[in-house]
Amino acid sequence: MLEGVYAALSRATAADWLLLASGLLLGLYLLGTWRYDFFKRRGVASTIPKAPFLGNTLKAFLGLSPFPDLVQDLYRQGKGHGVFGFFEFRRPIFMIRDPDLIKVVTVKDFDHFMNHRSVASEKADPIFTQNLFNLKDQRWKDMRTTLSPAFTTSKIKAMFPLISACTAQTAKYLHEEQEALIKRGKKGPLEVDMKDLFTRLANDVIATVAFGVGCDSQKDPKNEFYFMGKEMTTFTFLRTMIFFAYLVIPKVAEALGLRVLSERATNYFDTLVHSTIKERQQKGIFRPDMLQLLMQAREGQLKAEANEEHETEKFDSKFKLSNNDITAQAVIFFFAGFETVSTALCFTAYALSRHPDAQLRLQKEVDAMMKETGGKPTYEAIQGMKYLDAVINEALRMYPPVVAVDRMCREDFVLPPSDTSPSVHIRNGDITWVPIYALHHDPELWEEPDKFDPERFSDENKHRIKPFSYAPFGLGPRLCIGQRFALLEVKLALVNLVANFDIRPSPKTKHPLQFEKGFNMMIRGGFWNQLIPRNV
Ligand code: HEM
Repeated sequence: MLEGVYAALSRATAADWLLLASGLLLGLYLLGTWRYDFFKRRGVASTIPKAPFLGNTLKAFLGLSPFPDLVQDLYRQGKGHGVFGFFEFRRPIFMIRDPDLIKVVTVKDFDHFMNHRSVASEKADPIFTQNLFNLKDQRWKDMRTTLSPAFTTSKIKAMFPLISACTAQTAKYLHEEQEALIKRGKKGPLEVDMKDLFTRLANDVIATVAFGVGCDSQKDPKNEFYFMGKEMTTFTFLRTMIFFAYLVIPKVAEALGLRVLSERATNYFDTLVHSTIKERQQKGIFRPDMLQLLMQAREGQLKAEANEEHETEKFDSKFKLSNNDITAQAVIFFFAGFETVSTALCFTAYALSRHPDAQLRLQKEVDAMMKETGGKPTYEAIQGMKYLDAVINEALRMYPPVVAVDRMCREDFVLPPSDTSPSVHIRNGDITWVPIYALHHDPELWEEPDKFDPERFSDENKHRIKPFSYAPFGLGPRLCIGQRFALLEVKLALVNLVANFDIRPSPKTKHPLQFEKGFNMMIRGGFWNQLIPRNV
């Protein structure tokens, strides 16, 4: 048979080769475009990618366009449609634009849209796939129910001194840097790379709270924990490509056993958690941190206090954690809470530096609170600061660290008709998106969306915000479990900063800001500010 093929090939003329090549090209073209009529068949408005295979998001993957800009562009193309389709390579994505429909997907019919899609292999990356973010179905429900009591008000309040110690450490470091500058005879304000500063702070907070490890990364930036954390969370080119492979060709990526997490860093955190647990058990050490709460959860002893909110208590869990589960959760707390918190802080500092009126008003509120508490902020005092809350909410609106979240459909579903779209059939395995960044900048939902105006979140105005149009921490039962913890950390860090320094714009940071190309919520030129000590 093969001989026949060889003989035919040897007799082929140039015209035959041309025909074959054209046939192959046509085949490839059809393969790369046949799904592009997907939304037309489902009766959903959509954008059609310009080239086969590549879809609409390639530019962000190749680092040629900032992800928030890309999401906003797709959202704008869908103007007037409650649901709008686009393609991630050949994969169709339903962008849910109408806040009423977002409510259906994330809350009302949550059971149909409970999971995120998979971005790693269970075999190659057990630590990454066994964490709360990546778990699915009943396993996720059990884990969420088990972990929720660790994030109630009373537990977070107990962690307040640990977080507070880290934020005070940062303020002390900045003062020392300022003094060193004066000693060196240098005039002018302290120029600070805020991303670097807040990354170290967020690292130290998670280290102490989730892993029970104390470190001072401001003074000792080469400490092992910081180094390994960076290795774990930095998206190198290779890791982006692996991630990319799981999105585009998940079965192939899984069969190849591609790892998303660095093996060295995973082993480091695994050993750290196991040895800390052993030491605490042997020596009877108790520390008010998440690791301790996870250990309690392992014994089935972690409960919410009476009268405490426990958003997933309707799920019934008889599930106990293993040591490996504990490592997986501690690692996701690091992953989910390290970059997001430092990004939120960078943008808030940037916004305050550009709005001296808002900064002054915040400083007045901070000064009054400091006076009342004798310079030692308490949990209650921080939570009572309304303007601080409004400033952070507004910064999270303008610059949400998470640009979009996905929900995968797990059972065929008909999205009901709304003012902006007919009913839509969504099938098992289809992916929907909530375009957080674009919603936060939609002029039909927010007056002057590009203006920094904390007053939107004041007691008088916040009732005007359309439900499900503001979602920096996601929505529904799957929303960020660390929300309260993150807000407390951001608040404490900001209070320490503006109590001690005036934040001024730096010539190194471009204004108006432009997002960095790619997936990270970064800005071109980096986050630089000048810090000037206050004389209060
Ligand atoms: C400003 C800081 C933060 C922001 C903006 C943020 C945002 C988010 C968002 C948008 C999600 C997805 C929610 C959804 O799908 O609806 C999420 C999930 C999650 N976040 Fe956060 N987060 C922050 C800080 C933290 C911190 C400090 C922790 C841990 C201590 C944390 C732990 C998690 C976990 C474990 C999940 C997965 C929850 C689940 O699937 O059940 N996050 N976060």
